[in-house]
Amino acid sequence: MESSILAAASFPRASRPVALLTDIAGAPRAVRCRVADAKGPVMYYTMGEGMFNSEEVFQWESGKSMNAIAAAQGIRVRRRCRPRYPSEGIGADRAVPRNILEQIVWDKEVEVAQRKARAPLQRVKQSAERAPPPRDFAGALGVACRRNGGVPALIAEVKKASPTKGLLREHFDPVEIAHAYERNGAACLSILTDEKHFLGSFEDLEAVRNSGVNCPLLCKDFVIDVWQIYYARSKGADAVLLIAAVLPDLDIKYMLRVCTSIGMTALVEVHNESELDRVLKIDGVQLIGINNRSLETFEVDTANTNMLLEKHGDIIRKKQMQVVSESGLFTPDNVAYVQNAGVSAVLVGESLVTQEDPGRAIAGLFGKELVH
Ligand SMILES: O=P(O)(O)OC[C@@H](O)[C@@H](O)c1c[nH]c2ccccc12
Repeated sequence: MESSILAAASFPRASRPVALLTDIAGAPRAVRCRVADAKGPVMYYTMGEGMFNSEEVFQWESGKSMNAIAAAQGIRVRRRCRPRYPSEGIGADRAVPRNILEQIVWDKEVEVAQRKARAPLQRVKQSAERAPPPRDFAGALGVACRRNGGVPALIAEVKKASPTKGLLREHFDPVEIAHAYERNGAACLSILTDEKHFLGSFEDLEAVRNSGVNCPLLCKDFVIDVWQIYYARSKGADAVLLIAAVLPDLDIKYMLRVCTSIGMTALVEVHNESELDRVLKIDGVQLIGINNRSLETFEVDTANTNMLLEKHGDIIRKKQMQVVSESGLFTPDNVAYVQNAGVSAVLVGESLVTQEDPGRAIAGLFGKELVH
């Protein structure tokens, strides 16, 4: 424990250890620090081997359950595995997930717990430090959009399957697809790493990173724990997705800080107005993704991007955030429609990977070759 306290005492943001967290048997588990930061909310960091998420520290302090905190912010996805909080046990109403997103998150909790047991946080942090330096994901989007005279930059997704459509491509070679995307003008690439529901993998991410592509890479997964951010970095990712439908505000704030501290970009994804309202109140969000697909029902409507930007475009422009329109884009008309709404990037998977030549499909999607 001593080394954790020392580490906390010398934490650059002048954090101050305020409590020692112990397990049920009274053994020290970690030290909790208050971060003395002049601007922004009071934040707590927990230093120590089993580093908690910020929501958990708040929960520990306020006596409120994680799910109660999330529900108060309009988040419908409940968390399931909270063995430290007996009141959060799996009651009869929690035996069945309410929708696909909740199912994915419950599966993710089990997956992350297993991965963490195999590779503890400290070890993953060390390998993240040894990874090649991160590339500027948000910067690459801005450059590409300007170079193409305002046509949205492309984040091309390496996507093998989805829960609703099943397998999208028979012959799936992530490295080959990534190079084809890059050759045809993609500014950045998105690599799905969720195995169970999207048939992606961290091996795909690592293989693409090590294959010599220059585009910055987004690790496309369901992040519920900071461990995953360090893990993504250790596998060569330059950006991660933070989904507002899953993460309470305090987790988003905390995860943004973690991303900044290791030079990664966070793409913060919203689907509706209440999520966008929440995210616009959080400092430090540079990149907002508007998903045209509800992750709860999987219904797609590209008008979602326009509707949200019509209502909140002013504040987004004032804050100089970049917006990415995600999902369901198939034609040059679709792209022009979201371009007119004011996005500077699009995130596209299905309409590219399902075509015989995903690289050539890019010119088809935009109605012209992209300049790169
Ligand atoms: O294949 P599409 O419809 O072009 O969509 C890509 C991307 O937006 C979608 O895969 C996505 C958006 N947000 C997500 C969150 C998790 C998994 C996947 C996603």
